[in-house]
Amino acid sequence: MLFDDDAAPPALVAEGLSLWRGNCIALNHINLRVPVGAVVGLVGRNGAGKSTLLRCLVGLSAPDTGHCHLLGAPSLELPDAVRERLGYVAQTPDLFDWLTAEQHLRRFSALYRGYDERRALLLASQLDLPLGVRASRLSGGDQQKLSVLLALAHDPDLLLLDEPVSSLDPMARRNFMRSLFERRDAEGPPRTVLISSHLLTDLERVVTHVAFLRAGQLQLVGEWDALTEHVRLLELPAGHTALPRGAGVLNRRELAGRERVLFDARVAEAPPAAGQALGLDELFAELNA
Ligand SMILES: Nc1ncnc2c1ncn2[C@@H]1O[C@H](COP(=O)(O)OP(=O)(O)OP(=O)(O)O)[C@@H](O)[C@H]1O
Repeated sequence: MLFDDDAAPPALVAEGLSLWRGNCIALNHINLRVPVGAVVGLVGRNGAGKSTLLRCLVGLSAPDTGHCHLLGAPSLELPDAVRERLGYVAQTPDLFDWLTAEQHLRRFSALYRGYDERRALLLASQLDLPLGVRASRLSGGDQQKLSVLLALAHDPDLLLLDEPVSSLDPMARRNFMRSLFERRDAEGPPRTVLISSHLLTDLERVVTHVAFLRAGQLQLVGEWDALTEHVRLLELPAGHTALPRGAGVLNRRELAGRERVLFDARVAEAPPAAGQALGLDELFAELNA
């Protein structure tokens, strides 16, 4: 599934991406194309394949089939010029236990040309990060803040974030979500973000697009505004004949003697204006029921 057919080169492309873990297929023929400036929420149940997909995209895992490109370069051979424009936060913070938060920031400043110390310190203070404490002594949430800060401080064009806010308190989450969009040069190109999270209410506030992953397959992908407008839930009495299984019917299930049909009104043969619109958490629940 592709997000757009714009002529502009996408920030991120995955084509025919599959990856096996033993007998289990972790990614099953993923096709994804993310335009510059999109903020994409990657959602799915535990084990759906979100981390595996992000690891393939940044070149940390090699797929069995298919390929991916970030900012025009193949993920498995990213040149330094592209690496400098990327930020990645792994699900488990990858820090040096013996260095303080401040020492981490200094080390990273030597690695990235676009590193902005003033911005890093400002963000550290917004996130209330204790700079003088060694990584091994930071709380889980503060370790996560430091990882996020290290990914943001060089003002990357493309950010890939694997559950970056799961341990953050609500204040820190709000500040972090805001900082996702702040760029040094307000006139420059917007940042592209792919963010996996189970915190759907936070995600819903910031995303332009959503990609639903289930058992390694992309189930539903699109602009969030269009999905909220067109993907609808219809509750019908059991035994009804409306909306036969077919094009545009995304899921159907029985609950308390009634049938719940999730459908895409752009494709399904549904009565006009039928069904109710869903928020992200409700849509997630229906798709995964
Ligand atoms: N190192 C590994 N060895 C074997 N199987 C693995 C490994 N890592 C992940 N898997 C399997 O690959 C599948 C996808 O896992 P992945 O971690 O990508 O899911 P996820 O969507 O990120 O889950 P979560 O929301 O729990 O973080 C799962 O079935 C998982 O058990």
